[in-house]
Amino acid sequence: MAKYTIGLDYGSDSVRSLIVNVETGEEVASVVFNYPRWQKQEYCNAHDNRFRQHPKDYLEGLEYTIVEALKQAPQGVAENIVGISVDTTGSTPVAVDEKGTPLSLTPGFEENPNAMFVLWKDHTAVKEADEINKLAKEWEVDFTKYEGGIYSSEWFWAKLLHVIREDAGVYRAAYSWVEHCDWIPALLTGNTHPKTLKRSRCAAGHKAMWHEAFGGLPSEEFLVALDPMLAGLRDRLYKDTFTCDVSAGTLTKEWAEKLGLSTDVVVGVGAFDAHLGAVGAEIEPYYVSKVMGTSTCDMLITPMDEVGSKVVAGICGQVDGSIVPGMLGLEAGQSAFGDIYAWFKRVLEWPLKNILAETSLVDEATKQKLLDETSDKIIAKLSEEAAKVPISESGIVALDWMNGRRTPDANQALKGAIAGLNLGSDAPRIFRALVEATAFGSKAINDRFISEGVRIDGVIALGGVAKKSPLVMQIVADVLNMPIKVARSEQACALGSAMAAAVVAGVYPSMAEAQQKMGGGIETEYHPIPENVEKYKVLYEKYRKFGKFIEFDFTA
Ligand SMILES: Nc1ncnc2c1ncn2[C@@H]1O[C@H](COP(=O)(O)OP(=O)(O)O)[C@@H](O)[C@H]1O
Ligand SMILES: O=C(CO)[C@@H](O)[C@@H](O)COP(=O)(O)O
Repeated sequence: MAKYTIGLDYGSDSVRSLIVNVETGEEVASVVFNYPRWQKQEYCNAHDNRFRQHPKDYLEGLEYTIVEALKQAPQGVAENIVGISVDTTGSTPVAVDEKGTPLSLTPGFEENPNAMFVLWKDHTAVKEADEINKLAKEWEVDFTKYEGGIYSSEWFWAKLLHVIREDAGVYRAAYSWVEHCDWIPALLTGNTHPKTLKRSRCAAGHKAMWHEAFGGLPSEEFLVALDPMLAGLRDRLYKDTFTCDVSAGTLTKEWAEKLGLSTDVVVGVGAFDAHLGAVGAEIEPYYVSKVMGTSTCDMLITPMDEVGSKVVAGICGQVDGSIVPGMLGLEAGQSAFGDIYAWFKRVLEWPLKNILAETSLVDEATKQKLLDETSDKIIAKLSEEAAKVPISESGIVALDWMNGRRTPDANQALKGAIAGLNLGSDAPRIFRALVEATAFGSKAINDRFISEGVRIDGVIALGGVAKKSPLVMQIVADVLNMPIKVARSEQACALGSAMAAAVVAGVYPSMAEAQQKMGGGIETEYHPIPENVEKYKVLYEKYRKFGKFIEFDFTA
């Protein structure tokens, strides 16, 4: 019988397990689990940009999705699973005790958000990121230089420093800190001790200022100068990091029994969702793999010697082997993309949730149906109507910084804005301007790569928005003035993990071969429309001008 691997993909809202035939790439089963506590936004406060996730959400999802996917799969598949690899969002770190257990799973910390995973989009650490940037520029070595030269509040050190300053209990109890993508493989293989568990090169290099040239993490002196509270922590973290083609070990007896798998199953070192998504979408050198969902991650690979020691300013980093082992991985992205459409939808839903929800004109069941149906259709209907609005007709220009700006040049304190409104600015016109703003944010990233000397030959898109929205995709193609291929797989991140698992389990010698055998190819391609390209060149200049005003001249 054929061999199979499992790709376990932890997204922002849900986790999915995908079982893939390693010879044909056939996806034989997949199950999704929405995080229950997160769905209720427990431990979060959007107003303060605080987004925390409970490890129980991850654990319940791990067991449920694998067990259910194995039930769905044809008979005999479970016995022939040879590997599991894991991708997660990031930087999503958690404080752990000496055994590597997240503090929120230990007595006294169960309900403490500071003892939970600090989700990538949590921006509570803006002040700490500023301090890191200031010190880095004064220090003899700029430890931020391989992370675009600007450290972000979305990343490891800023987050942990913020939490330990805020919470003395967590500070005292935290032996070390672990990324979500490192904790799951550690747990499955039983190697959870913070000093021995295998750490992902991808997470360490892009988010924790780890680089071979620095001998690992930033120096103890730098960290202590940042805050004496960090003294000693470096020694309780790690020196070595590993790419996703390396084994983290095999399943423990306990997990093998829980999941219904053998203890021979090899577990791969983890990586971030976007990075393995790029692998699943069959990333190739000089093609931007654009993961378009809640946020965007724009991933590029180049041969190691091509960019060499040159540093690319203003991106989320350049790391040896962070996407495809053996190649230089470059990452950029937008902190909100589909999340901006989701925000506008929530604004429009307000009267539904606050007026219609209280009406006695219809019975409860009908009311709920009306609410659900309207809510489900808002973005699709807006898209339909927005597609009819001619480019530039509305005069509205928007900025895509509703969740800050990840790149180019991280500044998470920035906010979104909409200009050019008049009394005729209706919902579809505003929506179209928001879509254009997200496309302009993408262009700013492409332009930065190009101006920094990184070649771009094309774009491969994946993620929910790439699949669901021809309107967004056409506008992005027009604004970038580049064709965009959309990857066929519905679950590119999980597929990328399944490919990595096939390499880790020894089925293929390299990621390139796993991609070739297991890849799903391209589903569709969007081509720029020359007439639109010209109009968008003019609008993009307005976006840039408006951006400069909001960034430098406007104070709320
Ligand atoms: N028809 C649509 N057009 C454009 N965007 C959409 C549409 N439907 C959903 N979205 C957006 O897709 C995003 C979710 O993308 P997805 O890739 O599924 O999730 P994630 O980023 O969490 O992995 C949401 O932010 C939502 O606003
Ligand atoms: O920032 C990264 C990876 O570096 C992502 O994990 C983060 O943007 C989350 O991605 P999603 O939008 O949830 O797919």
